[in-house]
Amino acid sequence: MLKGEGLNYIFDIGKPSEFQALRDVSVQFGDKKLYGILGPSGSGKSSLLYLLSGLRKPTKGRVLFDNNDIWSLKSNELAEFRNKNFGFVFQRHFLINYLTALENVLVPVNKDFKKYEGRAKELLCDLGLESCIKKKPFEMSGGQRQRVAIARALINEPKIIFGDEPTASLDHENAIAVMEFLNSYKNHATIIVVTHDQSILKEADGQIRIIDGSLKEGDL
Ligand SMILES: Nc1ncnc2c1ncn2[C@@H]1O[C@H](COP(=O)(O)OP(=O)(O)OP(=O)(O)O)[C@@H](O)[C@H]1O
Repeated sequence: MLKGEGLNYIFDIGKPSEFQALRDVSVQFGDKKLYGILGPSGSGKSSLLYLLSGLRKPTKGRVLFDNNDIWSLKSNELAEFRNKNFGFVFQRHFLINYLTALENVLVPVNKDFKKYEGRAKELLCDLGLESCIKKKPFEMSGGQRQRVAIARALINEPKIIFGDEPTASLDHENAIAVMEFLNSYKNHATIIVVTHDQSILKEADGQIRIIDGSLKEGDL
C-alpha cells in the first residue's frame, strides 16, 4: 500500500519565483492495481508522481510505503529502497545508445547478473521484442524503444511502477499495446501512470484528477 498524506510541494521557496505546485493532496493506492493520474497541463501530476516515488521531497506531508515513511530514510538508503521497490517509465526512454536492448534492461541490476540476464530476455520476449534483443536503440522503432524501457523498469521486480506519460511519444496503437502490457503486469506490481489520455486508462482500477495542485476527484 502506498499512501500520500497531506502532500504539499513548493518550488523556489523564498524566491520571487516561488510557486506552490501541490496543496494538501492525500491519496492511497492499493496493491496490484492500475491507477491513472489525470489533469490539465501544469496541474501538478508529475510533481505528485515525483513525490510519491521518492524522487522529490515533499515540502510538507508524508509518503508511506507499507506504513513506513520513505522520507525518514537517509539519502543512500532511499536510493537503494527505490532501486529495489520502484520502477520508472518516462515519456522519453533514456536508453543508452551504445548498449543493446538486453544490456539496457540490465543497467539497474547490481547482483546475480546471470539470473537477471534470463529474466531480461524473458521480459523482452513477453513485450514482443525477441528480434530486438541484440539491437541498439537507434536500430529500433519508438514503440520498441519504449517497450525496452518498460522491461528495464521491471527487471528488479519492483512493487510499484511509476509511469510519467509513458505512452505520450507513441501512436495510439502502440500506446494501447503498452497499456495492455502494464495492465497484464498487475499480478506482480501496482502501476501508477500520469497521462493526458483517458482512453488508455480503460482497464484502470482507479483514477485521480489534479487541478491547480489540488485533488479534485478520487475514486481509489
Ligand atoms: N522546476 C520548476 N520550477 C518552478 N516551477 C515548476 C518547475 N517544474 C514545474 N513547475 C511548475 O509546477 C506546476 C506543476 O508542474 P507539473 O510538471 O507537476 O505539472 P503536470 O500536470 O505534470 O504538467 P504536464 O501535463 O504539462 O506535464 C506547473 O505550473 C509548472 O510550471
